[in-house]
Amino acid sequence: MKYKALVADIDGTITHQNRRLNLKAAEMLYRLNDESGIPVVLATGNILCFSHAASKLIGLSGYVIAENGGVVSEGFDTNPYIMGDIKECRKAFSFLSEYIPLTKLDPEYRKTEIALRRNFDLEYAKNVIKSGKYNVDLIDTGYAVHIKSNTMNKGTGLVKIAELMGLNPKEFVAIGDSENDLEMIEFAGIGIAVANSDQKTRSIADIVTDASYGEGVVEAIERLYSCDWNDTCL
Ligand SMILES: O=C(O)COP(=O)(O)O
Ligand SMILES: [Mg+2]
Repeated sequence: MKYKALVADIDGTITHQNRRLNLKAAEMLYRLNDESGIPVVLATGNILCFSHAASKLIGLSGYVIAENGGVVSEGFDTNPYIMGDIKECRKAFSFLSEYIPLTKLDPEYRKTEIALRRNFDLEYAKNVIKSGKYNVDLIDTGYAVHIKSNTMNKGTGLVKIAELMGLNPKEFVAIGDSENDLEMIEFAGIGIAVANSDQKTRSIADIVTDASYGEGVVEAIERLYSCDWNDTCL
């Protein structure tokens, strides 16, 4: 077996379009982790407690990359690794707020980055941020816009979690749907985009599934099983 673990994005990937968990994908991830000995990591822009709850409810082991790589956890009862620094994001947020009214999402729980409601002109905001020369990225997941440090992402989170699991990132299959998944898809041994993914994510992925959202995850995992977790027949 070339691939020994799987890292999956949450929103837009293992869900339906409206963020409801795709139960077929969840069942497949559970079996993969519990019966086939392929550990499953969840990677999301969402906060640590949400990610842990998702992992627990699917029946996984608590390996999560939260806040777009800012927070990495190797279990439910362990101290998380804080990989990012929120200070630069706060400065960028204050600067951007002078130009655009912004609504923060769950700020009381975020340790390393700032998530915003998607109710403003993103291209304009990106230009404003660029003019301020902050070391941050503004990224749109399709569900929220994030102000995050430009030195951390789900790819750097994958490098950390792979180290904690005694694996190489190239032994991972990564699956996602949007620009916050790009580095994770690149750093993994094989990167998969579900069919609903944005153009850039589709273009850097090794494989784009025929099916969208959670159905795409089911398709990808079935294809991997049929290749015995190698990429020879994909
Ligand atoms: O928190 C978001 O913006 C969406 O998160 P995702 O990384 O699970 O798609
Ligand atoms: Mg997503």
